[in-house]
Amino acid sequence: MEKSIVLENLNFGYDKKILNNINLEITRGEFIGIVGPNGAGKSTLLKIIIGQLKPNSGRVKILENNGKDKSIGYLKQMNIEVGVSFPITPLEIVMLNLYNQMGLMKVPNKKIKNMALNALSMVNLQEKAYYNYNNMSGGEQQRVLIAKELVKNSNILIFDEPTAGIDQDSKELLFNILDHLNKKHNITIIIVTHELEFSKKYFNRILKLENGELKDYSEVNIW
Ligand SMILES: Nc1ncnc2c1ncn2[C@@H]1O[C@H](COP(=O)(O)OP(=O)(O)OP(=O)(O)O)[C@@H](O)[C@H]1O
Repeated sequence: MEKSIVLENLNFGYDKKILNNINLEITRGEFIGIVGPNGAGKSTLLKIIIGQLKPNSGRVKILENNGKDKSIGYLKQMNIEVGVSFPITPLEIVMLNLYNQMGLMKVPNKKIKNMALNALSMVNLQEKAYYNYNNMSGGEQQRVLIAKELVKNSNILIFDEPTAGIDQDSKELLFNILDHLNKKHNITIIIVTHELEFSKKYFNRILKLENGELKDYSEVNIW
């Protein structure tokens, strides 16, 4: 089995210790749910995996590249709350991310646009490509932000509570899209969630972070 992410003896603390000797191997194409009490360090762990925070000791290895860009698609907590103060369309949001990554003048506009439209179609939003993002529902906004990550051709997606604040139908749609991306495109997905009852059927593996330790929670939880 091809490894995707390996965490080795990770330790991290702000003023007090948060992660205590975490070891984890994630296989390519896994769909992982991470649960745990408030303040356990779930967001901190994700930030260490994406390289936003450096561990005090230990290593993070990202092994997937496969000719693709090595970037990880990451959605931080509470994106929906962060409004945009000017009118912008989903297409522009996704295109801007591509320009950011590829450099403004290097790629023809038409190609960028097609790549962005393709990413929006992967989250069922091709018909709303020209809407005003600010007038879209929380669930739709969340899907735009996922398209923004998908367009970078990442084969790892890491989302911190992506269903917080969106209605039940949007949650189902969001998870069905993620399920499709996981199964059909073999994208490795890690999701932090407080909504395990709803989401557990999608995960291959559930991990619980508590008291600095990360433990397999799949069996305990499912029955
Ligand atoms: N930048 C920071 N500086 C100092 N302490 C921090 C910082 N960020 C988080 N913490 C603390 O570290 C602990 C873990 O925070 P983290 O956000 O990782 O937890 P979490 O499990 O994601 O919580 P929640 O489920 O509430 O989102 C908390 O006690 C938090 O207050």
